[in-house]
Amino acid sequence: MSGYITEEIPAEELTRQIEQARELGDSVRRLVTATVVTDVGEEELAEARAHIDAAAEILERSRIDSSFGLRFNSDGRLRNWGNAVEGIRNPLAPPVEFHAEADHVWAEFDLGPQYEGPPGLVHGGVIGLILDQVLGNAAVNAGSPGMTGTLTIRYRQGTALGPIRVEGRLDRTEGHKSFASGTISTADGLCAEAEGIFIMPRWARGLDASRQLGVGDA
Ligand SMILES: CCCCCCCCCCCCCC(=O)SCCNC(=O)CCNC(=O)[C@H](O)C(C)(C)COP(=O)(O)OP(=O)(O)OC[C@H]1O[C@@H](n2cnc3c(N)ncnc32)[C@H](O)[C@@H]1OP(=O)(O)O
Repeated sequence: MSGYITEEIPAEELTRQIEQARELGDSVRRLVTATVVTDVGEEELAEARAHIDAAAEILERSRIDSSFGLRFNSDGRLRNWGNAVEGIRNPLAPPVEFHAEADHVWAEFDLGPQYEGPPGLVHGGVIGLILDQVLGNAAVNAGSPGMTGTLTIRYRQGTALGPIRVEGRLDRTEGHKSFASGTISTADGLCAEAEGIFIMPRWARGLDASRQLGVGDA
């Protein structure tokens, strides 16, 4: 399966690259937020656009031919910088860092105005996006990774833009299927809950999840 890439980068160099990737992602995230809420006049809009286009041209001077994929290094560090939820260089991804505990994973982060659906509330699709990842990460954390087969979400109340907490856990496994569940909550309480079935596809069975798929304990 393409997109799973082994790259040997010396540890110190990789640390530096991770820092730079995070900084670039953070700068563009700031730009995305500013683009949604800016109230400047026509002249400043034109000035900002010129700078943005100039920055894009610099970045496009050298680029990879595909999406980023999942890259892993011999020191065990994985890079999924293009991931739509936790890719540090993907400005569409909220600034999220997942924490893995023995029996669950969690994260706390802010959802800005670019994630709006109903006024002042997080878009339902964004909630699905985040829950998919947190449940999938819970399955990975428990050593049973898989692709999302089914995801069921119950939206309990609107999720206000701003700080949220997400949690996910693996409930059980059955053969190639991992059953996970999780929640999104805010200061207002539980906002959405989900159950998901994550399945190890046929093509991946028999591969070492950490070495060949780049997930798990690597
Ligand atoms: C590569 C793995 C890990 C990589 C990801 C880690 C990233 C970390 C987190 C990422 C988070 C984000 C993650 C993403 O965004 S993943 C991206 C979104 N998901 C997809 O694109 C998945 C597309 N579908 C597929 O690839 C395959 O159809 C899957 C993988 C689902 C099945 O595969 P395959 O067709 O080869 O398997 P099988 O036919 O041998 O069936 C096996 C068993 O599963 C049962 N079944 C089948 N389909 C479904 C279904 N839809 N619901 C419930 N059950 C289903 C089936 O009855 C059988 O049961 P049983 O008869 O054994 O009882």
